Amino acid sequence: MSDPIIDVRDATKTFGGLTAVDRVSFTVTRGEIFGIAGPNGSGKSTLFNLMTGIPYGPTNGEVRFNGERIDGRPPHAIARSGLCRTFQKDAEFPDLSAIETLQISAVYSGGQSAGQALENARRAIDRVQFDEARAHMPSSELSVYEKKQLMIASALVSEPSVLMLDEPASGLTKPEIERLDALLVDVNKSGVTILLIEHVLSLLLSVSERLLVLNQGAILAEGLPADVVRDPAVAEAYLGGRD
Ligand SMILES: Nc1ncnc2c1ncn2[C@@H]1O[C@H](COP(=O)(O)OP(=O)(O)OP(=O)(O)O)[C@@H](O)[C@H]1O
Repeated sequence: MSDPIIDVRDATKTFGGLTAVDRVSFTVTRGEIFGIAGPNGSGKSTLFNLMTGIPYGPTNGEVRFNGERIDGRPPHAIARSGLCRTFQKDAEFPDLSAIETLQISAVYSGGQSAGQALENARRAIDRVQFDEARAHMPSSELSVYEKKQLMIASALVSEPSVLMLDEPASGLTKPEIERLDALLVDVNKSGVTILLIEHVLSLLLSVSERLLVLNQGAILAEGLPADVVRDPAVAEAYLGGRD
């Protein structure tokens, strides 16, 4: 029997009359890369939001992490328990270097002391294979790929057991997406379970062990990526219009 690390049951999020996430249930197994796809506006980011409490929990339903309910807990408590995420838009500090940004993340999100934060910032730089020489220049001077590395490192600096990535490949070139693919596999092999929202299907299909497809807030399909992409309903709702 597999070892569940995340269990979402009937999660629902409404905004006034709009049901952005509609009774979504799924389980993520410890150690896997779990992909989440779906057309624009299908509820993917809202699902991450309600799972992490940033900036809100579910309207209804339950989110369990390591068997314990976390919906209703404050976001910092969820992050410190080991569930960390990135956002589509980086919350970057353009004047600060990567190493300084990571130290701030470690103190703020991870609740670490200054000494521990520096040590973990260096470790996170190393884990995302960031060029050490560029870790001390202002973040505004970093390339698009380096900013992605920094974004992932900012989540890893808290030493999470689950990393939730929201469209990390957006804006990357094909060779950069291949680098990101290798990086995600490497982070996963170090023992981090990954949930990956991604529109770049080549990446999603390459790294995901299982795939969930949302449409209009509800689950359209779930299973092995090869099976999911063959599902005619998925092709019609989503895959047909994309690469
Ligand atoms: N704070 C909010 N208030 C009102 N409606 C919202 C809010 N956040 C999201 N929505 C709506 O909820 C639905 C789901 O949005 P969401 O951003 O989760 O989709 P998504 O699948 O992540 O889309 P994309 O692929 O474009 O990022 C959309 O109709 C969106 O307009």
